Amino acid sequence: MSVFFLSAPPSICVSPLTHRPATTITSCFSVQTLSPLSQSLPSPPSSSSSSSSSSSRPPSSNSLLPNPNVTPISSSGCSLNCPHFESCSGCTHEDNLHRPVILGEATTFFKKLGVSDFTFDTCRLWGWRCRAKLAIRGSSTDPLIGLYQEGTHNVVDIPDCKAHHPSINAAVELLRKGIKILNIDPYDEDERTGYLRYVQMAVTTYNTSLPASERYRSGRVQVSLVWNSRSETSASSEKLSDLATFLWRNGGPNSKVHLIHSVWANFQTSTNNVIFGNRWRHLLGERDFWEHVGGIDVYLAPSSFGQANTRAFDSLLQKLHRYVPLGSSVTDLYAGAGVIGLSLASTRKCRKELSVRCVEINKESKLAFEKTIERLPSSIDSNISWHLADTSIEPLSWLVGSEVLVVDPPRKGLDPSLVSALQAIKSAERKAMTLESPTFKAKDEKRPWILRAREDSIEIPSRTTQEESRSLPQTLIYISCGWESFKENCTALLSSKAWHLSKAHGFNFFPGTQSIEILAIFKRGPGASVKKKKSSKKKKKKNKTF
Ligand SMILES: C[S@@+](CC[C@H](N)C(=O)[O-])C[C@H]1O[C@@H](n2cnc3c(N)ncnc32)[C@H](O)[C@@H]1O
Repeated sequence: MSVFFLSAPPSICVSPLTHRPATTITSCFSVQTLSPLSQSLPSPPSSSSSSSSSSSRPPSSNSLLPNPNVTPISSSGCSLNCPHFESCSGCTHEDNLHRPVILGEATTFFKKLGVSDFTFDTCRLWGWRCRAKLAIRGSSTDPLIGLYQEGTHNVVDIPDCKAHHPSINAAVELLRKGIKILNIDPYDEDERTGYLRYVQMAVTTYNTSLPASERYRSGRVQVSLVWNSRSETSASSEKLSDLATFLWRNGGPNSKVHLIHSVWANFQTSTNNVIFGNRWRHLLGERDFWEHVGGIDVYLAPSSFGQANTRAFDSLLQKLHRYVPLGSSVTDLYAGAGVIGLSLASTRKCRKELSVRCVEINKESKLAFEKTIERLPSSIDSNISWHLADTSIEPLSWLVGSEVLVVDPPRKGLDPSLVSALQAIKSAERKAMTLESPTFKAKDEKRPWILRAREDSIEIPSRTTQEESRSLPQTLIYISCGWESFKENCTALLSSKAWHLSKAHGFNFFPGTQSIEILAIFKRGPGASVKKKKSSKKKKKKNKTF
């Protein structure tokens, strides 16, 4: 089996100036999979598609705006052109992929809060999804591999999906072929019969044997087959093994195009909608899966959280680094495998006074954190730790001792208890400074959830002794994938006057959808605008008395 792609030159599109609110500079790159006409993969997009600037300033040198070497194309060149649009629930917008509908609202929202230089990076518009979970239904002769139709459990087959990395599309076709040839029955939800329920495909674009410019398009796929049985010892395991071998023989290192990185099995028999069961088995290929983001090598297990749009995430991390002062102590809440915290520890922030603490609720991320640590430069001399804990329980205990707080919650936003702790941070600071305050005395700790978190934590102490700090964060970096919850959290934080908004950036993490990723920087205190208002009120009062 060979996998072919039509070579497509990278297209660069620039949103017409007239349509832009006071915000944006956009850049986009196409990586499209087409029919099997040529064996070459699509041309490489640039490694960084990020650029930003305030509309009032001239574009910076890496801006793609009025660059004479770049041919601006109309926004119609930024269309999805996907035959599955409307039947598949993945994309909600066909046109203007570079400008999600929500962008106008976001710009106005931030402007009202005093941030008039909100920027937006469009990143890659097609072929951006490096991680996909797809349902498998239908029959062995006509398998359907794709997403559910909106509001139903009918699976829409999506070959050549425009959002998927080309290697995912190619791996899906290989899987389809295997299902047919080996007569593998997809799962039947009504009858609870059949074998193959879902597949997760994750692409690694980190192949250092290739020139950097070729790595993205030559990404290899970690395939996780979700199998309807309790374990690998069940009666159907031979079929599973045959399917894995088929994928490896036809997509592994000895095939024409080395497409498959590895094959895993996950065993799931539950009748609910949860995709994965608890049991994972590595079947073939490399066990370790590495990606390179935020300046570090990151290990990802198939069971742990991974960003779908790796390149856009990398752009976001590069921007985020700018807002962390050298030598800061950082707490990374909702940390997953600690990618954000560790990238801060390794790149430009690696001073010995620094400490990085990551807090995550999913135990599956622990291994990924440990592996990632192994590849950090040995020159790093920081206290680095990862804690298996629920942020919502006593959130203040995680804030003490850090100058910068990074939060990257799920779509539903921050836990209410964390919002409350951040709103009341000033009074908490006064308590923290009181030496006898029991809340912050580590050795007398009795609370079971804190003790449990300690047991499950990983601590890499610094080689130099450090003074214990009782400081509370002066900077809050909020990464959001849920616009509605972000607005709510942001409004709550600002209304407390404990924080003000200093900067905001948007990233096109999910082109074709309503979503945008936000990177917002909050600083302590009410901010200049509130102070100004107060002082002008005072002046008015004074004038009245005279
Ligand atoms: C959007 S992901 C971000 C992960 C990580 N920052 C990254 O980029 O790889 C949100 C993470 O928060 C974790 N999470 C959800 N609720 C949590 C809670 N109450 N306490 C700690 N972590 C939580 C999830 O397991 C998930 O890994």
